[in-house]
Amino acid sequence: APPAADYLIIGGGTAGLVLANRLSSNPSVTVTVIEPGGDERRNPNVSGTDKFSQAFNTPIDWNYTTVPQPRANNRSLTLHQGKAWGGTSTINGMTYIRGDARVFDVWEGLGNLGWSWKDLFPYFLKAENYTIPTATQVAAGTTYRQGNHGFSGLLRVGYTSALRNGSFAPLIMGTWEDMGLGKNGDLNAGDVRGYGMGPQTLGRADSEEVRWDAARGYYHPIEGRENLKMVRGTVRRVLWREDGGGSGKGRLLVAKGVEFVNGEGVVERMEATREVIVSAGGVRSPLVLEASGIGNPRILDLLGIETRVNLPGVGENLGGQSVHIMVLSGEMESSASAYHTYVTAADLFGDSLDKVKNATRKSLPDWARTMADVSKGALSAQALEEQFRLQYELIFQHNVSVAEVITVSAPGGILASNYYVVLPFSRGSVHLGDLDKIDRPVIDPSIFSSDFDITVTTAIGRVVQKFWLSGRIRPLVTGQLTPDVGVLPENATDAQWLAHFRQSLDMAAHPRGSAAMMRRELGGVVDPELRVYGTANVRVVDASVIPMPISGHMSATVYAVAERGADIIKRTSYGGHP
Ligand SMILES: Cc1cc2nc3c(=O)[nH]c(=O)nc-3n(C[C@H](O)[C@H](O)[C@H](O)COP(=O)(O)OP(=O)(O)OC[C@H]3O[C@@H](n4cnc5c(N)ncnc54)[C@H](O)[C@@H]3O)c2cc1C
Repeated sequence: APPAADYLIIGGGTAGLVLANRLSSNPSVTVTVIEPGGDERRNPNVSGTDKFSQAFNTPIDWNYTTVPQPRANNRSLTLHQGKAWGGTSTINGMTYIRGDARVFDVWEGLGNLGWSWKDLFPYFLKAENYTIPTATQVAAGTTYRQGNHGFSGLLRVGYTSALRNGSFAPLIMGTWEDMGLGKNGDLNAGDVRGYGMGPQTLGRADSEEVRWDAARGYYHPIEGRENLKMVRGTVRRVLWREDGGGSGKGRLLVAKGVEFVNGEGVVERMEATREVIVSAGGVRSPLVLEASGIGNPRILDLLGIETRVNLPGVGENLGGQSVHIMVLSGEMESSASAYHTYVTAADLFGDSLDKVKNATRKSLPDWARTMADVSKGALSAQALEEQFRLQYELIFQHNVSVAEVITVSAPGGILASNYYVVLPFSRGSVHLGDLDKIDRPVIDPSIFSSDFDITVTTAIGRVVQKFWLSGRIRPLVTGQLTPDVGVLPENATDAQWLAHFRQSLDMAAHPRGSAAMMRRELGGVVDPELRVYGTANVRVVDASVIPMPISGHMSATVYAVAERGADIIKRTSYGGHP
């Protein structure tokens, strides 16, 4: 008989390793994780806290490309995702910012009772092990409020020891203040507006400062547990019990295990006596479901896959977020960490706010129709409009932040701002293109498929330009490097901005929503217990269940969702958790 475990976890990434740790804490429960990547704790591109982006295009990066994006001059965009014990947490930017409380509250409005900010907050704290900033770090702009942090979790959060109170600190902070964006006393308190230095997922191990990825936090300390196994392999599909037909009304499919390709390229099987948990990330989890017969029958038919559960939301709802950058030269020392500034629509549009608000409200049905068409009918215009209305209320009634600027002063006199819309309306998709090419997802983020995203990106781009070229910091700026001033002069028109974006934008590395936790009729894939609709014992726990864009960075939420997911699974496990 094939080897078996109580819980099979597909993907040893950020969420997968939280689950592996928590579910195997009881020695009488067996857990096996199947992960294509390996142990990267000695890879300097992973452990180094100043090595962000060095792991790109190396073997630990899946390095996906999207389909050509019509609103980005038909360019195919790159999407980095981690392939290692720890998944994308081994290659990410390490920023730890949760987002606005209101945005999480909307999860409940989408049909997820018990998933408001209030419910998730204890899990943010449970995951976190916060290091209080030193006096030097405080002088450089770090601040926090005690009640918002956890101090005994497995994920170290803090600031780099390279942080100094240099010339950059008063200038960057003062320029934001002059622009009406005050200091945010704690970016993790549920209201992100203003600027603050972003904490990072880093800590000390053997007196060295290291990246605190999911493997370091949740797996290395317990890798010796006899009831926990890590197997190298790539899961192709979930296998169903013969009697689990799922045809009769109310009958649920029961998973009995998975089929995977092992490290040597040989197809193997493994049995699950309780549950199969899909944690392959925002790009790959929907693919595993599709290969297992769960998804949109029109897509499955084309792939020659028999539909077991008709669930057209699988792979849809993918967040369509773009990122933009402005780089200048200047005479400043390095800031060794980043300032994050969040702005609301009221900040961006001032006197024109009502105009933008009305135009947005009127456009919601159009965008919903366009994106329903893009999904080829998988999502209904009505379902999308309901989501969009909630998002509209967040932006225009609750004044939640809509955009973020990340300001850094890098070694060698490089000044830069990354900026993007945090609550874009664009939604795309990710699907299996070929049953034999499970490593080649068809990714279409549909960047800029709503005008709102373009309007806000232009407005935040102008804020960035004003910050560097007209602010208090200006005397230290010696030149504009990217984009060239010819491409983007100081008084650039909307058309010039748009041309620049189309030519230069990248896809944000935050795929989410592709197996959304929502009511089924809205295009949801999992219920509030993270169980895939139509199944008895298959869950999805990772970034793909996050139903709405968040006004923060993803990993804090992925850790919290996984911590909560582990508790839910223990409570509601198929066959009972001992
Ligand atoms: C370049 C970059 C920068 C980022 N910066 C930040 C940041 O600064 N702050 C922040 O909060 N967030 C950041 N993020 C986002 C954040 O890191 C991710 O959202 C989060 O780590 C996702 O966790 P996950 O568990 O959903 O997926 P992952 O961590 O990606 O885990 C999925 C795992 O599944 C494995 N897998 C895939 N397919 C299969 C299969 N078929 N079978 C078995 N296993 C499979 C993968 O190899 C991977 O290990 C960044 C992301 C990127 C790419």
